[in-house]
Amino acid sequence: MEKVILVTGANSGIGLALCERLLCEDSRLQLCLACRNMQRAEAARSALLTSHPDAHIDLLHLDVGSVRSVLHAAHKVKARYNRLDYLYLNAGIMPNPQIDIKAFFKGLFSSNVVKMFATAEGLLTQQDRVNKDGLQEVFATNLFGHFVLVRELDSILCQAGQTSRVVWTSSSNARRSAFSLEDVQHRLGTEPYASSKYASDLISLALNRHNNSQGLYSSVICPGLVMTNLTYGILPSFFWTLIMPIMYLIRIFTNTFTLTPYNGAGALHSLFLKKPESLDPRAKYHSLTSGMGSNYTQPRQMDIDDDMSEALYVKLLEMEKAARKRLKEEDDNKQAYKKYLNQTE
Ligand SMILES: NC(=O)C1=CN([C@@H]2O[C@H](COP(=O)(O)OP(=O)(O)OC[C@H]3O[C@@H](n4cnc5c(N)ncnc54)[C@H](OP(=O)(O)O)[C@@H]3O)[C@@H](O)[C@H]2O)C=CC1
Ligand SMILES: CC(C)=CCC[C@@H](C)[C@H]1CC[C@H]2C3=C(CC[C@]12C)[C@@]1(C)CCC(=O)C[C@@H]1CC3
Repeated sequence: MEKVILVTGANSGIGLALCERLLCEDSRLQLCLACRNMQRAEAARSALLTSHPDAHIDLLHLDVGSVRSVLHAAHKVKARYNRLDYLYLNAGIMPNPQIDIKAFFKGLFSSNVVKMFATAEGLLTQQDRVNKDGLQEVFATNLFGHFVLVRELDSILCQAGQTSRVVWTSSSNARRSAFSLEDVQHRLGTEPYASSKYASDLISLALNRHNNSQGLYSSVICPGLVMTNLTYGILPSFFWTLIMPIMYLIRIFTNTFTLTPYNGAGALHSLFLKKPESLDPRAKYHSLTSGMGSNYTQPRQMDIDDDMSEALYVKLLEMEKAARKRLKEEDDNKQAYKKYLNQTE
């Protein structure tokens, strides 16, 4: 049977470019585009079918920021497929981003300028909000929903005699100092994005510790700075167009300016081709692009440790348990109310 690959956030940007690259690699793959907006998902499927008319592309409704939707989607996946070879955890948000202009100009004339362009450290803040599950939206979308998805799909990910892969789209913006075990959702800070991406780095390490023996391998990638809906939300598109020549110039000094979704998906694609046993669980695989435009992948060690990753893993398990309990209570109450209505009719 052909490999089954599920990609979250597959309807645009890096996720869609990954699907295109995977189909160029092997058009017989069974691709499942897991998206929250089915209209955009349909459009993505049509675009992929234009270049790969015989491709097997399914759609799956998944709002990764909602635990109920994650459980429902996982149920459907298990009913549809009896194996899952690759699970790309790519959906992500950065709501209400704000650039610190003063810090930008200060950084421009400091020795840290290359690092600033590569990681956006000290430049970027976001305004988060609480979602329907009572969780911080950035944490819920970028990390927790994906964590629950992996856990819920473990019966088809961890099968005897075969290996499966989970790949997180992290970021160079992930930073230890933006994350706290006392505030894993980043309720109190202004860098929920950096915190959620650092948390995904930690969780990938924990998943390897807990699941390698069952044949499940987790990896983390960084796509570099890519022009997508996410980056167009940071600055208006006319501004990006205006500074595009400068961006190509900066690329000579920092190979992290991958710019196109195709180049950004390079590391995701290269992990598809690598043997799981050859992967370094402590490395982040970076999509890079040289000044001349050539696209390559390079592993770089992450600033993570086992104790912290285990502590976060345990916290997420507790949060998952609480979320499941709350949903069960909601369902029970709905059932009881229905029964009451039937009795009073
Ligand atoms: N662009 C960049 O420079 C970088 C991006 N990244 C990461 O790459 C990943 C892909 O982002 P990118 O391609 O840039 O941006 P896009 O905004 O183009 O893609 C994000 C995708 O995630 C989906 N998504 C968002 N929220 C949810 C949700 N609740 N449920 C399901 N899907 C959801 C979006 O769907 P919809 O269309 O419905 O919004 C979209 O398909 C993200 O994780 C991002 O953090 C990391 C480093 C740099
Ligand atoms: C002249 C010029 C290029 C100005 C742009 C300044 C900033 C808007 C960018 C500099 C570094 C960028 C960056 C990101 C967003 C845009 C910048 C802050 C990300 C945070 C986008 C999402 C990520 O996951 C990582 C990126 C790191 C670099």
